[in-house]
Amino acid sequence: MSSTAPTPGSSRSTGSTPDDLVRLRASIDNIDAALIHLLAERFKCTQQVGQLKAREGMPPADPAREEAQIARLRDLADQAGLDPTFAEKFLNFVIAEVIHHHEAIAGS
Ligand SMILES: C=C(O[C@@H]1C=C(C(=O)O)C=C[C@H]1O)C(=O)O
Repeated sequence: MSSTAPTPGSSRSTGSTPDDLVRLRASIDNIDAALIHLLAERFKCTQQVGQLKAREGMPPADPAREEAQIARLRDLADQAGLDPTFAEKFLNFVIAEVIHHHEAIAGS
């Protein structure tokens, strides 16, 4: 049996996409845009660090600093209700890219 009556608790104004899904996806798009802008700002800082390190003859990676950052971000993630293991993986992914940049700056 087919029905055109709306499902209780859901409303649709855009084709067959529920309003709640449209609204949630708009929030996701805004958050993704903010993440990209924040990452771009972070990379601007780390590029400056790479230039400073190359000038001063310092190595691209600083494992002690990374260890402290991971501990701090795991704590922050826990407080924010985000999986600390995911936060650590994400930071390691970003730091690996930063170290590539620093190696490229040092070798240029
Ligand atoms: C940016 C630095 O260089 C590297 C990259 C880091 C980062 O992206 O946070 C942290 C430590 C270093 O391995 C730094 O030493 O502060």
